[in-house]
Amino acid sequence: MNGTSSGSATLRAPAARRSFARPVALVGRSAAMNAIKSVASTVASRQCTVMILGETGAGKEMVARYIHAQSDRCAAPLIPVDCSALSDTLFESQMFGHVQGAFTGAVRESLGFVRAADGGTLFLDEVGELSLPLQAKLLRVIQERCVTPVGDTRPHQVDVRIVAATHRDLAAMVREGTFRQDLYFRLNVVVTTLPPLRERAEDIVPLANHFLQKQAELYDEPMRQLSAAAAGALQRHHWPGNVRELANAMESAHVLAQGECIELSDLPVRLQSPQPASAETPELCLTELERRTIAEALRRTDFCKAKASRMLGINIQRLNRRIERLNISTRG
Ligand SMILES: Nc1ncnc2c1ncn2[C@@H]1O[C@H](COP(=O)(O)OP(=O)(O)OP(=O)(O)O)[C@@H](O)[C@H]1O
Repeated sequence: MNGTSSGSATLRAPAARRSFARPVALVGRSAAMNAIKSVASTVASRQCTVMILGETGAGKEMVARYIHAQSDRCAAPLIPVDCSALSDTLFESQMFGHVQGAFTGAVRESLGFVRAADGGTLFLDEVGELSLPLQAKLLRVIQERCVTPVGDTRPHQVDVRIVAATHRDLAAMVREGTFRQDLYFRLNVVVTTLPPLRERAEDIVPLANHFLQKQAELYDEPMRQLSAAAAGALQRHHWPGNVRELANAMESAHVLAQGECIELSDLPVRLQSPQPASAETPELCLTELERRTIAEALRRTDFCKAKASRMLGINIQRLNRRIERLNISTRG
């Protein structure tokens, strides 16, 4: 995910308010995408919390940005918060900010995510990754809409819309006791589900063209068209990595294509032959794809994590967590 206001997991709030009103091109014409666009217009003038459910890479942050851009709040920022990067010890300062000198290293005042989003949208990504103690603290913010920066005595009232996202089954987590029920109900006000890309086939070619157009603009080159064979292969693929996998495939196809068209042979090899009906569950496929993609990015960058994280379009903390979770070797 690419946070435009501040970078998705950066822990620094923007110093000054700018105008963030920018159109967001949410590509897709499936029934699911139309339903999401209709939710965005329904909630545009309201403060209500929106929960976005969907697999990794399906476009949850993109939808959050679209909802924000359509809303009355679009002149204020959308502040993305990667909940999996929030730390138990620094939560207050990360979320509520601090005054200068509040603790060693607090050399200047920080707004924190919540106040940085005042008047706009606070996007809580990966909300299912929050530990139970942090869930309790977040619940208080949502209920009171009021924060007290570390080292300050005065509470600050804030006007934020909360949009949360997760790939997890929060209801199951509530049953297991790993997610607070009261927070679950607070977040689940308007719920919108983004189906995986393989379940909205009519979005695949428009999205592929959108990414090819972006590549063409980036390199100031003419846009390459998809050949019928290439378009057919895209339609048949299972897309375990969802829209992010498609974006990466179009980036490499644009670079590799020699002619005016993207041919079947320009696509990544795994897309070129029809896939056998998989006995694996999508979760297994997705994990394996993630492991291979990260291992390949590390290999191509001589195991430089900073370069690999840029190549993958994620921040280095997220890369580190995935390396640890997937037990990937970080040595050549
Ligand atoms: N409908 C869409 N139109 C245009 N671009 C899209 C769309 N959906 C997703 N994308 C692009 O695909 C990429 C992945 O999307 P995004 O980061 O929103 O997914 P995500 O579900 O939030 O991922 P994660 O679960 O890893 O946080 C981004 O580059 C995003 O811009």
